Amino acid sequence: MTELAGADISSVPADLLAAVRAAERIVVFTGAGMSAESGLPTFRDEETGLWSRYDVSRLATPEAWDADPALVWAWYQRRRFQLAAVEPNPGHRAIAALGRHRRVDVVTQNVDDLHERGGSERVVHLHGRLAETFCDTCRLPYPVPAVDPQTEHLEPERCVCGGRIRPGVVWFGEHLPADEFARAVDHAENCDLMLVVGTSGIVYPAAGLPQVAREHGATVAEINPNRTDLSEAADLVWRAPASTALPALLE
Ligand SMILES: CC(C)NC(=O)[C@H](Cc1c[nH]c2ccccc12)NC(=O)[C@H](CCCC/N=C(/NCCC(=O)O)S[C@H]1O[C@H](COP(=O)(O)OP(=O)(O)OC[C@H]2O[C@@H](n3cnc4c(N)ncnc43)[C@H](O)[C@@H]2O)[C@@H](O)[C@H]1O)NC(=O)OCc1ccccc1
Repeated sequence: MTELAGADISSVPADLLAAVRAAERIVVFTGAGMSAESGLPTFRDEETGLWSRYDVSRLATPEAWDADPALVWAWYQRRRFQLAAVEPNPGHRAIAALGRHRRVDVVTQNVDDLHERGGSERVVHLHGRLAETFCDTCRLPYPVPAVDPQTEHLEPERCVCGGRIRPGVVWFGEHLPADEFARAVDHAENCDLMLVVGTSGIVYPAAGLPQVAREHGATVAEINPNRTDLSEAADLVWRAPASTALPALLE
């Protein structure tokens, strides 16, 4: 792992720029840090992180849904409203621009739609989308209700089959959507360069994708102001925030 010294914003690490320029097929693997500068909280940030304010086991697991669906539903509605109030940042837009001159596939753990709103057309959502809901019994898809939950609890609506309408996200202990995960593995196995942006690399099986790319000969470059569990396995590391680092790669 080469920590690119003096990698201040103004100077794009030459190795990384060379890798981007040489790549014909790039995968951009992202986590919550990608959307942090758009104003969405990350998960593990001590102060602002979602998991430092909410108990994940009471909100993002099938058990939590069975125990208190109104608490879980209200939480996801609040996150939807928060998402509607923010915009893609220059990092999201730079990824879309990168994809104009070669093949770029975005593989994201994020349930927000900021990559698409930033102009990216090829996006794999490993952990689902806030913009989707479906019946927890017959899996019939439903439009997302525009109810702004003023309270801690909001009863989810019912499906014609009697089931409850649940958020279209992957909860802890749930399998990832097989087709999305298979596409992500295929992209990782066939790319020249994987940019790992804004993820702590703790949640599996997603966090195993950079290793898949490396084992198939790709260069793995981490863009993250902080050290992560993936830093050691990265060929190049740029300690920089996404919304300034990614546009600099377009030079
Ligand atoms: C916690 C972890 C140890 N647990 C898991 O990984 C579990 C269990 C597990 C499976 N395999 C394992 C192997 C080992 C250990 C555990 C497991 N995995 C699962 O349950 C998965 C499902 C996981 C998906 C869960 N759903 C999410 N999200 C949707 C919901 C929702 O959003 O509410 S995960 C959610 O958390 C994760 C958060 O991580 P990050 O995105 O990386 O965010 P984080 O805050 O941690 O880090 C932010 C980073 O950004 C950086 N940053 C900050 N600002 C910036 C900036 N400006 N620019 C750049 N970077 C920045 C920071 O420095 C930091 O590094 C994301 O994946 C996100 O999607 N399913 C499953 O394996 O199914 C099969 C199965 C089935 C039954 C039984 C066993 C196995």
